[in-house]
Amino acid sequence: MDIRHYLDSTYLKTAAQAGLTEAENREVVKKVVQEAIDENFRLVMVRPDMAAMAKEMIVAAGSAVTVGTVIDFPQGNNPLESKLAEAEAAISDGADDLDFVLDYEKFKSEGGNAIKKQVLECTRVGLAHGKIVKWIIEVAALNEHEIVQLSALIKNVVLTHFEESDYSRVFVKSSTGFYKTEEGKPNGATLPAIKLMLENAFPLAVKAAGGVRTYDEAVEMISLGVKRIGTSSAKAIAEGEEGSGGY
Ligand SMILES: O=C[C@H](O)COP(=O)(O)O
Repeated sequence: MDIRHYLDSTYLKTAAQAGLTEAENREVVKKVVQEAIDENFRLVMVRPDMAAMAKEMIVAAGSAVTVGTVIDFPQGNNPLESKLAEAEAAISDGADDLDFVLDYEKFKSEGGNAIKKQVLECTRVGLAHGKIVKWIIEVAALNEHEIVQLSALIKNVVLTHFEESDYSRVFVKSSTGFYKTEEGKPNGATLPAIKLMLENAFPLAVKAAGGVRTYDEAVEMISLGVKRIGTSSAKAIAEGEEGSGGY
């Protein structure tokens, strides 16, 4: 197994979050994209305003690396129309994967029926354009029951409305990596959460993202059935080292 084929190398910091100027942050993104090309990672994941540049670099290099971007990141609480508009823009910019943040707060306060439409409509747009669609459920904000419910809800929407050949193009993804938890609590993928997602989202795919730092952690998740690892430590993981979670 070549772990690089599972790695979505991720850089999602804004310039302000990175403590850089816009121009400096753009240079970091270029470095991350070039690294993904050199390492032949499965995908490079960047903010929407960097997706077109990433795609251009990859096409110019004749590389098979794909480009992903996040939609309604990191809170997922904008209206459906806004999610759809962001998705259309990302598609025009050449994104191959659309990682939508689900409105998990709405789900928590209003229940599953309140978010079914966004899952259906956004998934429909992505799949209609031949894209891969991922739903970030933000496991750190959910209890176990909610992780089970949301994984099953996304699965049921897909199984009810789309063809069997589409199932592998829809993922349930654990985390944005940006959720603020109490001191000491993990804000990303944990093994128990990933197991619940795998059990309840099948036959949809699962992406583990947020806090994955080592080769061993990544391999363990892949051996359980995870199809992608989203990480800002992709190079370290590929080299069998422990990453520090940043560039
Ligand atoms: O979607 C991916 C996450 O942002 C990656 O999280 P990380 O920075 O903790 O590796």
